Amino acid sequence: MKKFNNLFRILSRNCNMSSSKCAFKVALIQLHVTDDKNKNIENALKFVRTAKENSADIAILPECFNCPYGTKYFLKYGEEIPNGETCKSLAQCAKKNNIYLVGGSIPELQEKQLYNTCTVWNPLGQMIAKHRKIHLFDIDIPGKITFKESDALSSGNQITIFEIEKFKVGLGICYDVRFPELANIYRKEGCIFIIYPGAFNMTTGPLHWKLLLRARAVDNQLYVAGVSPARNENSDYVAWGHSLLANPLGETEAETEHQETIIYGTVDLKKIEETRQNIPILSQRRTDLYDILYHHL
Ligand SMILES: NC(=O)CC(=O)C(=O)O
Repeated sequence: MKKFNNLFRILSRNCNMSSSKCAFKVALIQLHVTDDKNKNIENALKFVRTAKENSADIAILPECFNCPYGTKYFLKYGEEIPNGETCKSLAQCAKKNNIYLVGGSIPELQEKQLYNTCTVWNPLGQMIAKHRKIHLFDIDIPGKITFKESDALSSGNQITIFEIEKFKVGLGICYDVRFPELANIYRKEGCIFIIYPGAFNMTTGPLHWKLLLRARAVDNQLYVAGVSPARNENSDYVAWGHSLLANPLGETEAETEHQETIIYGTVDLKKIEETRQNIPILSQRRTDLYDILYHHL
């Protein structure tokens, strides 16, 4: 309840002042990813420039935007954060375009360990967040898809929140969206927006991608973005695409098909306030019951 009231305090303080924003334009950049790392980076930078030309405040890239998605690629494409070539390009790009840039994810190499990592850059070109995928994508649906990220990657062990003009934004990567507890923590910490760069596939994409993003939004009464690579039928792992922005009512604000493109949406803080006032589930939760039962299961 405290964090909930804090949001209202920040909203009424900031949104009533003409110099402060209470809505952010978000660009979801669905990129075609190839096996040419430099081309992937150049392509991403080009799309961020377009996002800025269209007045976006925040640009979001997909999971694994500089590297094909697959365990056999991660070591070859891995680089140190923030000293690797991809991060240097992202930093310059954020600064040059004066934009917040959520750098999708890249394979991060640190002391012989690999991680699937998202970096976030402010308009000064400074890295303000780094999220390592917490829940690794290990699944086996016989005859459809088997994937074991843990063959190559280590998992992150921290939640990640950054701020845009005093408003908190939480980060997850792809499979992280399947775990509602993480999103609940972000809401409890006062986030107004959760961003998931993600690459669902042709089996789980049509089943769960949209459902999960909208569910995280409606459960927590905040905005949720999922940003995917474009579908590339020539790659080993074919991404579903369908990047989308869900609003606090769980409606789809913006959604694309599977091709390379940018879509835009608005994170409107007043809509969060209105939703939370009209349907006050956040203050009606019976944590006294859930906490006891949960620990007995
Ligand atoms: N690729 C992922 O991390 C997750 C995914 O495709 C799924 O959960 O399905």
